Parts: sequence; C-alpha cells; structure tokens
Amino acid sequence: MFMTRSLLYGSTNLIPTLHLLMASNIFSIQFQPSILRSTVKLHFSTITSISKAPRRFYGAVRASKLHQSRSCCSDAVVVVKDGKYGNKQVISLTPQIYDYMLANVREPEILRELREETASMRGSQMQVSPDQAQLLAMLVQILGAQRCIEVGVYTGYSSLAIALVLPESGQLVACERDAKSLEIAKMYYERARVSHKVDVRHALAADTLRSLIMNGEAGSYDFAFVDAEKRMYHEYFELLLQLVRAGGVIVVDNVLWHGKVADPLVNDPKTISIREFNKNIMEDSRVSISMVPIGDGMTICHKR
Ligand SMILES: C[S@@+](CC[C@H](N)C(=O)[O-])C[C@H]1O[C@@H](n2cnc3c(N)ncnc32)[C@H](O)[C@@H]1O
Repeated sequence: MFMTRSLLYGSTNLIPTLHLLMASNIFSIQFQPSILRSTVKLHFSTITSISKAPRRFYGAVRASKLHQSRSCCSDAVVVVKDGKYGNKQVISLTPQIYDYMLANVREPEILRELREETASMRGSQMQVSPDQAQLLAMLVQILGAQRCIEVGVYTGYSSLAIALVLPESGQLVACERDAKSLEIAKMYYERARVSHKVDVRHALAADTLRSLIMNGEAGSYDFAFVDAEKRMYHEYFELLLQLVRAGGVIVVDNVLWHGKVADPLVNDPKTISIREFNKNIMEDSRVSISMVPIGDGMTICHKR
C-alpha cells in the first residue's frame, strides 16, 4: 500500500473537520468502522465523470449536502443532492479503491526504486504519488514539451518522471534548496541516464526563476510544476507565468491542502496562502484552469 501524502494527512486532519461539517449539516458521509480504524488511508474525495460534469458542479460537491448511496461499495460512492445538478455521483477514494487505482498506474521501474528507497526518509510523504507523476508525465508528452521547470524537487520523484519522457534534446530546470535531497535526485538522474536533461539549481526557487527571466528566457518554457513552499505560491505562479509560453502549462500541487482549504476554521499561513491562490486563479483570465482531485489536489493552468 502506497502512503501518499493526501492519504496520510487525511488521517490526522480530516476526521475532526469531517465531524464538524457533519455536525453543521454541511454534508454527511457515513464511514465504515473499518475505514475509520484505518484512517491513515482515508482520502478526501475524488470525482468521476470529469469529462461529463460541468465545472460548476465541483463547487456544488463541496457546498451541498452529500448523501451516501446504498450500493455494494457504499463507503465509496457519494450522491450529491442538488436540484441544479441532479443526483450526480462522485466517488470517495477508499484504501481499497486507491489500491486498485495504483495497481493500474504504469510506474517505471526506476521510479519505483526511488520511491522505495526514499520511503523511510524524512519528508517522504512530500513526494508526489505514482498516479500524480503519471499525469505530469502525460501532460509533458501531450504538450510535446522541450523545456520544463520544476519548483521543489526533494529526492527527484516527479522531476525524474518528467525527465524520463522528455526528448533527448529536452531540458528540465530543477529548483531545490536542500542539498541533501538533491544528492539522491542526482544519483537517480544518473542511474536513469537522464542527467543531461536535468539542469539542477541548488538555490531558493524564486531566485532561480528570477535569474531565468533576467537571462532572457521569458516565454521559452513549455511546462512547469510547482511543489515547494506553500506561502510562495502566488510569487512562483507570477514568475512562471512570465517564463512559460502562451499555450504552455503550469501545474500547481497541494491545492486541496489535505482538505484544510475547504475548512473555514483552519487559518494557518500555508492554508491561507493556498486558499488565496485558489481564489485568485479562479478570476485570472490569463489562464484556463482545471482543479483535479488527485493526490493532494493539483490545478492545471493553461496559459492563454
Ligand atoms: C513537496 S517537496 C517536493 C516533492 C517532489 N516534487 C517529489 O515529488 O518528490 C517540496 C520541496 O521543496 C523544497 N523547497 C521548499 N521551499 C523551497 C524554496 N524556497 N526554494 C527551493 N526549494 C524549496 C523543499 O526542500 C522540498 O524538498
């Protein structure tokens, strides 16, 4: 069983929140006792029929009363009761369903090895999950990206997933402030024979992004992934918006922040920063957006 960060954080932070929301009748989801016992693997929720559902619907999921359907997997399927949208069904990821999903991820062997080697390391819950890495790699491939930036490398799981699908002439600028975790990342770039595609920048990410702009590289990148300091999301995004070309993509991780962004009682600086980021991006006509409930939530921003 993979322990993604969203699953882990769900255990400690979401239960009180869920109880609170249930008490306030904002929504009700009945968890199986067995699920509660293994709450380390409780996942917030995710949505099926993304292509069919109107974007507004996702807001309705958060705001309206949710009623659990009585089905064979009654802890999984949630029916949204809302006159405007009909009785839409969304799925709440259980450990069983998430296991199933992960069993359907094509994780390259070298990524599996990196994940397993770093699993016991401090901060390993920060790593993107295999399903997230697969989505990032696919976006890079769909874009035909040559030039990418990652903000927040850690031991290199997501950057390696990107580098593996870049063409031989491709470049990934990998921004990380922690030298120790970069050593592991570099070792795996070597092992995967992608070192020539990765330009490692050991510095504060915002400084690196500013230096790229100063170097005349604005508008020359196809893809960027943001996964570093949460209080800097606004700044990273503004800098990356300069660096990415029209038609390019910026993916921002942790936009659901273990569910805390949806809880008005949580107001620590990181939560406020991500909540503000989410609010601002909704009104930002420079990009089209899609918030995807994968991992801890990722927003895909397409620059116009
Ligand atoms: C969530 S982890 C990145 C996980 C990585 N994307 C992966 O999948 O393995 C965030 C990383 O950002 C780095 N970081 C935090 N603030 C930073 C900053 N201001 N500049 C550069 N790196 C930073 C941390 O050291 C940490 O390694």
